[in-house]
Amino acid sequence: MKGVDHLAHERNKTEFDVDAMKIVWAGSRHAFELSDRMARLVASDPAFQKDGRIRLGRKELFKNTLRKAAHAWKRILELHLTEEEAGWLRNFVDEPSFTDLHWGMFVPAIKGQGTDEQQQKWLPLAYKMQIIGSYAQTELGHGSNVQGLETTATFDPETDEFVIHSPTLTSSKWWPGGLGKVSTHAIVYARLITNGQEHGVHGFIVQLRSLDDHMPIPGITIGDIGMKFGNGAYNTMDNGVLTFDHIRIPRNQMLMRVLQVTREGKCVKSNVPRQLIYGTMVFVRQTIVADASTALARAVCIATRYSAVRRQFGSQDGGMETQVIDYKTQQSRLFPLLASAYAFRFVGEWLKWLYTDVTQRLQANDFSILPEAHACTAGLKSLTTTATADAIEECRKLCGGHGYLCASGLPELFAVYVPACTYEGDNVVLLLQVARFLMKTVSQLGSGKKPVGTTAYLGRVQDLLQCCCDVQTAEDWLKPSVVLEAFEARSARMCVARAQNLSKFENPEDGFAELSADLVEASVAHCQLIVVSKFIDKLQQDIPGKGVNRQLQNLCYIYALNLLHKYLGDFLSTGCITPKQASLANDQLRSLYSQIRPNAIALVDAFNYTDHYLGSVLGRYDGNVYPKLYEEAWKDPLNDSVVPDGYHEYIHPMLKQQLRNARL
Ligand SMILES: CCCCCCCCCCCCCCCCCC(=O)SCCNC(=O)CCNC(=O)[C@H](O)C(C)(C)COP(=O)(O)OP(=O)(O)OC[C@H]1O[C@@H](n2cnc3c(N)ncnc32)[C@H](O)[C@@H]1OP(=O)(O)O
Ligand SMILES: Cc1cc2nc3c(=O)[nH]c(=O)nc-3n(C[C@H](O)[C@H](O)[C@H](O)COP(=O)(O)OP(=O)(O)OC[C@H]3O[C@@H](n4cnc5c(N)ncnc54)[C@H](O)[C@@H]3O)c2cc1C
Repeated sequence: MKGVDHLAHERNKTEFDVDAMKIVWAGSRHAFELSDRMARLVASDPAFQKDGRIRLGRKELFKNTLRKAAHAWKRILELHLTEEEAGWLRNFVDEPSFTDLHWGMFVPAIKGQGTDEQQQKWLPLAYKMQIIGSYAQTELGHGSNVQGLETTATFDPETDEFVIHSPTLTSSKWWPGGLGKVSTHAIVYARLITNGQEHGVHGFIVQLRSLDDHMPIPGITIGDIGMKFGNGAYNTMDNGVLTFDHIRIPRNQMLMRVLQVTREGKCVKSNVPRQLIYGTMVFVRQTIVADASTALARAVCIATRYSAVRRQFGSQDGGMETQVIDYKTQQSRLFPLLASAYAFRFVGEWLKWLYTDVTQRLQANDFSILPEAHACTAGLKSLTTTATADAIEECRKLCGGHGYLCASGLPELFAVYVPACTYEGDNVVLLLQVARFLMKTVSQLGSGKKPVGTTAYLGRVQDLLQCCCDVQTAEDWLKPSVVLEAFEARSARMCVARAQNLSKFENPEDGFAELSADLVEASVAHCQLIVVSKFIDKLQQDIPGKGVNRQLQNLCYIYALNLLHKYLGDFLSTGCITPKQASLANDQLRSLYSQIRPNAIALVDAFNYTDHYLGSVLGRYDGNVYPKLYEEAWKDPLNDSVVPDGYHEYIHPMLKQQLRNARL
């Protein structure tokens, strides 16, 4: 780093090997080296600079995004980057664009739901970007309720084609990213109708625009749905509206891995479960969990560095004021977020492993683990995105007034991030899916079916209903078994109580609807247990590097004990712990904050974010905040002239008028 390091005194306090922690954060030395190389490549390329993005009008902003995406593709080809490297490069360009949907959903949908033949035909085109795809599922009238989609795909046996049609206004496709202005093709989800019979919702590859002049195919109406929340932010994306007027596509453009439609229009089921049609969502939800830790780490990095730079109060003798990071209130708000970033990183790593395992099993026709994979991806997507969106806003507040400036990077980060709570499944709707899975698991306990995976603890439900926490000192809260048992007991007791309440209803669906708010709470408890247990698992691994494991332990207990404090009502009302034990947990939490404090800057340095990627004056690596903030203010177009435009029309006459009135 060039120049003076205003945070050097902080970095000198570090008690662990930061380089080793960088590898733990990245997941492996390979991942670290690769992401580091791509981050620097992007940061050093002027074509990828982000300054002033928030001040651009929509058209300029969008064109700028197209330029960056084209430049990124050029660099990917010139440097012969692998798929993995290209993914990192796009990530560090840090601008939502049609390529996210092309690589993140269109390609995976074909891979997951297409037959071998379909993959052979479409994937090479997509890989070379000779076609650009989006994922058109949501409609104006329905997003969460996928079975309620209205677009139809009716088989015409005479021509061997499907007729794709939007029968109502509410059936207009609405929201798909990349659709509005760019995509040439889309996976369109529609109700399959053959021989006058409905066969549920399926995916179809539909060409939307000419590959010669980009005009919509006749019968297709297509455009952008308009500005979204925040400046810059997600407005780089062309979320689109699309309607079909009897568009014809060949039969072999229905994705047929789950269900085949024959030449005669007969439906033939494969041995793959129907739920695989939802497979792309499972894949993306899993990537969203990993992305949550990245976004959260960005906000925390900014807030932590700035909290060490910022000083307020505390100087009685004319000396330095107190760094705001030294206030216990600041620590109690900031350090749990730092701990959450690490916690989500590790649960994201585990979820990726689970997803890979499920994919391999599916290939071997083992579908047994699919419900667990669905519940974990849905629940963890919901838990981590809700926590991250809230945390970004908390980081803004932690930075005081300056956090509200766009130069802090936090407003744009919040605006870009917050739709993650909605897309890929509304977070409450997803927790209800987890609740169904949990209630089913509890209801099967009596039948001798042993729960496995993340619900294995429910197999010990009798013990967990009776166990008493044996914490007697604050240090007892640093035992993994004690923390795990408290979280397991809380979750098990909440699940059983909800199941008992459900059983009082004659119609289980009525009961589920009536108790849904309580059920969601049980899902949250279960998902928090998963995160805590995966963090504890991580600590059992042999992690190299001086002091690294110690820091991770501190973060793990901060994550768990802060949750215990925040959800104390659950822990106390289910009788898992006593008020005295809760108070000891709090004592331990305060002590952990003190232990983390000297390492806080190094723990965010371990994220290895470049200043380009952070895009924040407050979060600069060198901590040189004030001169840069001052410099930044003068870049605002309002400061182009000393006297503003509009002075002569509006301010001057008003002042003159007041002057005249005063004279009267
Ligand atoms: C290398 C380069 C890579 C680059 C990568 C770059 C990464 C990019 C990342 C992408 C960027 C993100 C950009 C944003 C994109 C947003 C895209 C979208 O929003 S798109 C739009 C996203 N839209 C949404 O997310 C919509 C949300 N809605 C839904 O998902 C569903 O409609 C529903 C689940 C809520 C209900 O469905 P319904 O059919 O009414 O279901 P029932 O309740 O009746 O359950 C029936 C049975 O099915 C079961 N099951 C259910 N789901 C699944 C599953 N996935 N699986 C398995 N099973 C599942 C369920 O458990 C039950 O089982 P059982 O009890 O019978 O045993
Ligand atoms: C930025 C962004 C990008 C997107 N990109 C795409 C894309 O590329 N492709 C695509 O197909 N879609 C996309 N979407 C759409 C997205 O997937 C949907 O918005 C999402 O699935 C939520 O559905 P909805 O809008 O119908 O919400 P709704 O279901 O209408 O939710 C409204 C409210 O109702 C509640 N609710 C709904 N159902 C229930 C229930 N059963 N029980 C209790 N409460 C309920 C919800 O919790 C919420 O509070 C995108 C959305 C956004 C915001």
